[in-house]
Amino acid sequence: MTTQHNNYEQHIVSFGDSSQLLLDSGWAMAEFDLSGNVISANQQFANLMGFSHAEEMANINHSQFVLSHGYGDVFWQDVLAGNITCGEFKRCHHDDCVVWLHASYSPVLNKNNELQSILMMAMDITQEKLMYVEYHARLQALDSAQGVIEFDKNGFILCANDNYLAMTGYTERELVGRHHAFLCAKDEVSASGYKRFWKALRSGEGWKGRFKRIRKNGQPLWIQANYNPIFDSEGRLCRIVKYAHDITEHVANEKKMVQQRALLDILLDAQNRFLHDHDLASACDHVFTPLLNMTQCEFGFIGIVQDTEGGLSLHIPAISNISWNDSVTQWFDEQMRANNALIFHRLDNMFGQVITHNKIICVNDVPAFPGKRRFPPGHPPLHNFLGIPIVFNQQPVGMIALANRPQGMDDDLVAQLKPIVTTLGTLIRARSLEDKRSEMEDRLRFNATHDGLTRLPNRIAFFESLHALPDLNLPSQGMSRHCLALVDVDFFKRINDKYGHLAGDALLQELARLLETHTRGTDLVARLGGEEFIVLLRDVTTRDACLAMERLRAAIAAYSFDWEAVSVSFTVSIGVAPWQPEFASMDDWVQRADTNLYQAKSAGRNQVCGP
Ligand SMILES: Nc1nc2c(ncn2[C@@H]2O[C@H](COP(=O)(O)OP(=O)(O)OP(=O)(O)O)[C@@H](O)[C@H]2O)c(=O)[nH]1
Repeated sequence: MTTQHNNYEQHIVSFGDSSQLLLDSGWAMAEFDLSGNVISANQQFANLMGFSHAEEMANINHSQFVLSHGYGDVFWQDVLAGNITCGEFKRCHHDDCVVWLHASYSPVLNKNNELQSILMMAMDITQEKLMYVEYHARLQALDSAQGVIEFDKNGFILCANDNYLAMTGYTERELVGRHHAFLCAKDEVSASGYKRFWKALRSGEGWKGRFKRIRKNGQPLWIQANYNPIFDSEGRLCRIVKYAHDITEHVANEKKMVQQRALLDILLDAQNRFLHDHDLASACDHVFTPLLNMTQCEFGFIGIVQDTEGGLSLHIPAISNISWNDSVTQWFDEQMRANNALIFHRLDNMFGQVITHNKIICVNDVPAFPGKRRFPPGHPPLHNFLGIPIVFNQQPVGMIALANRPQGMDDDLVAQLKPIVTTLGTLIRARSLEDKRSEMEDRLRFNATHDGLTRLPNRIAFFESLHALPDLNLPSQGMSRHCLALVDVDFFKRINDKYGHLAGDALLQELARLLETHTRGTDLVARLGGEEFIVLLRDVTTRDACLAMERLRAAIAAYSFDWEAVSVSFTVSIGVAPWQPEFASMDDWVQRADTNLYQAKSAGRNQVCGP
């Protein structure tokens, strides 16, 4: 550093005393003659321009340091005209690279006030300049890729770039002077968060995030934005620059994905429930609440078409809360008690058309819809309605009804609900097939275990029940309280012969009903074959069993039925046998009852014989 000072001191004489002050300033300095040749330079300037020693710079013309010679001439003319020229200059380094100088060129006058030389004082600003250029390039890149809008510190719009205008659909004239709130949804502006947001910005805090704005056409605009406070040279907030990126499509896709995932969960849950308990109503009920939430509808139901003799009706296993007054609540409770569902018998209204016409009904102005019937008193007003038929093999098997969606009903919603409609169609169809299959299975099982004529359990079913008695192998703990009674029609052959086989059949049916009527619900009555019936009397003493059978016998003897205008009466003989621990099998038990029956027959019939 001393060397620099010394070098400079050699030439300072010609600058005059005032130049002395600049010695320690750290500035690069050079003095040029009026032709632009270096008279002298300090070491800082030599370093700056890529020379090892300041002396090497002597007589180098200023134009050598200038990249554009044309510009250099004009510039030098200006300097020679005696003007102090200040500014940022792009200069050429000894190695041909660029050096940026913040410099001033000042005329040095002699004692006669004539221009003697030019003194240049310069500072290296190459780093700052390159950073600025890069920063500027970045800003420009940002500006061309993003929407940029500037606000004053109170939130009033100062300007907006083309991207921002394209995003919002406004012209710059429509925006400038408006407050930021102009671009926001009303509910956001009135929320306390909005005030906090501006308070933070005004206090110089930056703010970034995802924001919902409203386009000129009223459609939502989602932006990812950075609000950057800009300060003046004295550190005061002067404006806020916002960089925004339109992410509306991304948000919509995100929303769709979330909805689809939610929908998938609903469907899987409904399917699982249905597969688990085959309960269609419960599956519909589980679909319904999330469906209502997902669509943001106020009311709705899922209905299943029932084709009965009275015509088509809608069974509603799932419906939104309809307790809008006491009488409706009472009606609803009564319906649920009676049918376990609401049933709409009349399908001549707006809902019904979905089924009767097998078409989607989408109404965004319900009061003006011609097909609507008057709603029951107290029914909340419906603004919009969407009814989608649930179809299987092109036939309506049910419907989804939704009403009062704040944003209205549209095709997008219909498309969104398609998977749910298809799944419910499959479930309803599966339920109906399952109903038919299990009905058939029940019928087959019944036929295999019941007597076709009397519809009483048959021999096989009866013996299965006997073997299933829980305490069979523990006779001392209660089996003695079970009794068997064999009931056989007396002279049945004669009845057949006298009135015909069909009359005999009718008698057997009458007897079956009498046996059921005169035994307890816990007893088991079966037809063993021919005119022979058997009763298992559970938890009864032998005496009580005999008394019960005696009452039965007497009731039968007193009974008659009409067959082709003739009154037919008949009697039975009954053999009663309690369980005995010595019985090796159920057959032994039945055999003992048979023996007692034989005794009743032998003793004259129409009587009960016990042990
Ligand atoms: N109508 C009708 N007759 C049946 C049925 N099964 C068996 N029979 C008849 O029942 C009669 C039984 O006759 P029997 O075994 O001689 O007994 P019964 O005439 O009742 O005489 P007892 O038992 O000794 O009092 C036969 O004529 C069978 O054909 C049936 O399902 N329907």
